[in-house]
Amino acid sequence: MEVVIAPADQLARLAADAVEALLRGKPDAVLGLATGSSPLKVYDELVRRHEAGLSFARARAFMLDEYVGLPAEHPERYRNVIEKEIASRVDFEPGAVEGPDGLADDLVAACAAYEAAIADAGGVDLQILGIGTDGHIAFNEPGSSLASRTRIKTLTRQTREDNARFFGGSVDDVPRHCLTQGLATIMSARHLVLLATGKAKAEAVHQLVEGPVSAMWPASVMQLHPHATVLVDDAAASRLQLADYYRETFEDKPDWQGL
Ligand SMILES: N[C@@H]1[C@@H](O)[C@H](O)[C@@H](COP(=O)(O)O)O[C@@H]1O
Repeated sequence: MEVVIAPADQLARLAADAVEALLRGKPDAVLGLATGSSPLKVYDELVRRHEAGLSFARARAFMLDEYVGLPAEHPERYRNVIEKEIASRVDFEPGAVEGPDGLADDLVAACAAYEAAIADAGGVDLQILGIGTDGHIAFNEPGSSLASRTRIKTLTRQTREDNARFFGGSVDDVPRHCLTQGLATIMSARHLVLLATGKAKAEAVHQLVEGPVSAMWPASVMQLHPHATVLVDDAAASRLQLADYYRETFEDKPDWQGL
């Protein structure tokens, strides 16, 4: 696992560098897109690079998760969020960005179909991730099986409170259920790039990087991934025991190495 501690704008550029390098070498790459505020600067940077010539026309993308039951036109439906934040701003082909169907009559079948679609696409090459204050990735709340696949989950009170800001501050308006890629689904991606900023994420980042691998801190499963990159600002890094070592390592990193 590589930990990079840097200001948020630099983190976004580093993540965008990894996406750009992937697309330049493999134009039909499969990206994994995350919602939440953490990746927004990365998406803005990718849009700038698209305007400078980077094409997504042959790429595909899979979203991490979706609320169950939000109406199709609801602005917080993750499908609509991803459309607004990135998909509509670059040149993905229609239908190239897919997400779990939180409006399906048969949610169990929708989850299985989503797993099959990711597998049929050859798997995700680069997965962008945020992290919840309780250590969740996608919507894999504490207690999630480390071997889980796409399924329905019940959101914790903490996550619904964290996300109430997107629903006019009303916890009651945040759906209780979601469909989410499982931890094993996420772990199948070939490169994981997680972004976290702000003090509220410091404990979750510490547990992710330095805690024991535990379903209580679901992101800690990333310690088992052969190619995981954790991009954090000073505040999110403030609980890291080996912060000085991560800083020195990044300062001494050879230019050719990439993330
Ligand atoms: N399902 C999403 C996660 O994918 C995201 O990582 C998390 C953190 O959000 P933020 O980046 O806004 O802090 O929020 C939601 O719960």
